[in-house]
Amino acid sequence: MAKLLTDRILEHLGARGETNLLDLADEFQEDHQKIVGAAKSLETVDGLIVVKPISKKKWELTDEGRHIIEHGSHEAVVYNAVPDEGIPQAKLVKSSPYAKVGFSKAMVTGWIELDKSGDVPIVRKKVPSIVDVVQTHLKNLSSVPENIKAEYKKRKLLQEVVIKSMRLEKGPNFSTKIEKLEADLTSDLLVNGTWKDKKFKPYNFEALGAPLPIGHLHPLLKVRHEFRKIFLEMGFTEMETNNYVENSFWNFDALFQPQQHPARDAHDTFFISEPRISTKFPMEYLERVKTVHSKGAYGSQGYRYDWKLEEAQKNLLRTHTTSNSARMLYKLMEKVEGVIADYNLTLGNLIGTLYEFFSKLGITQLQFKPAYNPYTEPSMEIFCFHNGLEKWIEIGNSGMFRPEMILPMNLPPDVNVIAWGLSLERPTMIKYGLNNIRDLVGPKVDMEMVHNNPLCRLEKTSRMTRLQWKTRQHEEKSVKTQSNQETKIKQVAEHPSEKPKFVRQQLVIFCDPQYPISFILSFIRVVAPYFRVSLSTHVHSTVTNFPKKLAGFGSLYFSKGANVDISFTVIWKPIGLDPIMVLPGMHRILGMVNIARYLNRLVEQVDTNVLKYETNGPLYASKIDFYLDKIHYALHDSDRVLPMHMYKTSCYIMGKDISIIDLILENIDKCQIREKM
Ligand SMILES: N[C@@H](Cc1ccccc1)C(=O)O
Repeated sequence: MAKLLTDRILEHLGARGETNLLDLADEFQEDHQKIVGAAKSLETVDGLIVVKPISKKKWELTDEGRHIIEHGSHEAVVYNAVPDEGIPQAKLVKSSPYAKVGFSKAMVTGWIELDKSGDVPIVRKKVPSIVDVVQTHLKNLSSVPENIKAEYKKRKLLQEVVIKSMRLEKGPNFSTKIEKLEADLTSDLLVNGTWKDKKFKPYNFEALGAPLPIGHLHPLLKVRHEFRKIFLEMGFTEMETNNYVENSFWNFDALFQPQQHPARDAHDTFFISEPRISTKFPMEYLERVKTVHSKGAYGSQGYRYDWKLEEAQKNLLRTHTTSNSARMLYKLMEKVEGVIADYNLTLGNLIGTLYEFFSKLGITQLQFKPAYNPYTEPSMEIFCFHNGLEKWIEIGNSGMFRPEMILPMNLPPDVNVIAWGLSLERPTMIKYGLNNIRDLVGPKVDMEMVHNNPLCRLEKTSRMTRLQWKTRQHEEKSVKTQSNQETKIKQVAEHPSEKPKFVRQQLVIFCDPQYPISFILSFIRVVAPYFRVSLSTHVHSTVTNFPKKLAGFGSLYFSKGANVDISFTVIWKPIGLDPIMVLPGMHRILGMVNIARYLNRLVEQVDTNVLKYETNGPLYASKIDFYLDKIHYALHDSDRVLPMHMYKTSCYIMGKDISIIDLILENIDKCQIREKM
């Protein structure tokens, strides 16, 4: 059947020169979708036809419109229901489904009149006969002028739908007969010599490989990986959060959450029966926590209740990871996930950090709403605009830890702590264009979606504007295409990002002269044709033995001109293996690998020809990430070495293009870190 259809289309095209599939569907009396399928299969034959997408508006009857075609317009039905002697109004309006509308229309048109002289209002015919124009119009839409159709649209008798279709033209190799191309050079073709006359199908190098029958990562895992990378890139280090059982002291008391707080009731928290209690606490700190709760301290009047150790001892299933933040803070780590402790931090630092994090995810529409947590003041819920749902949704909670919480830990009084907790599911929904969380977690998750969804590279720059999104959703609805998750996911993933404007970068790198960050020089060498880069170096006063060989480090790129795109200032300072890159503002990036990742993303935002990373597609980027992680671990863990093929390769590690990995490996050789491994 399909073959026959393709032949018919070709014949038609041969005779007419061009055609559109909507007309063709009418002419052939075939389903439009079938014709589209046949045209698509013809499109695959090289140069046979040219296909152009078109969209056409079409008027369609609504259910009410169809009712009129069958029974007559509402006003005509009402008119016909009025007997010559008249009928009580109350009875008339019950006589048919649309009688109320019909009654007022018939009154306005002057077909009927209302006689109120008697006890009950009586409806009588005002004209001897009528012509039901509305019904005639709806029966033959093509002859109805547009302004009247618009009128019927207002009356909800007609609706306008957009139909997407295609226009066909002859291609350069047009013919009404399709010669079947050979897909394979078989031994038969060779033996009988017919290969000489056959035409062969060209190789399709764009074809996607068959999906492997292997496990696939769920979108949440991919987004979690992305979150982790961004925080690492921003200079954070990870804390362990694998203690799912916690005691009430760290989960609540340390966070200045009073013992009567409703969240501590048995119906809000799962308490553990075995072992029921914890016994080891840092006692001095515990005493200070007790004091601030029961009597007040550090300028706070506290809650003034009888604080009980037994309540703090109760074990529970951890209700949030903020308990881990409290434990880490107590150990006075400088930076931990979700928490930054530093001198004189402000709410501005918190907002700035969150903006930076989310903008790296491609989420730039954020709002903050005042909230309440027992352990933070001020507190802010974080909202983000969901294009699909067309509303702001909460994606996290944050705040500045209260002095009553941090001062008992003996942190200096001018140290402030900003902290946040983020949802993973909601940003994932935004990224994947999902409107229902049940599509992502729970029993209704479609395994096909997990299988088919793109590797998650959250868009770094612009996202679809609200208007673009709306137009797309609208088109989707009117075209009535099936809207399963897969198409939605593809649409979001395929949406091209716009290039951002490059903002001049002033980057300061603190680096130990023992472990010189030589890869920066290779990086500059490679990007120099595309960006204006300068470098200057300084030796910090704490360096006692400055190696002579570093004296001329980067001298090739010393420049006095201020007009550069990227300026590096390297400060030699004994800080150990991991260099620290400081960005304008408070952000720091720790470690050579993370610095390299940042720089690669930076240049790629502007010029995608140099040092390909994410532009070459998700698989390529993941492979680079894989090598970056390997290098990071090899640098930090004396037991691990780089796999041999990573530095024994004769060409570039990623194949035909030079990548950031090559630049790093070149320099790992130079500074001989590898020998230390
Ligand atoms: N504990 C909060 C998150 C949070 C962390 C730190 C500060 C403020 C809020 C929650 O689970 O929602």
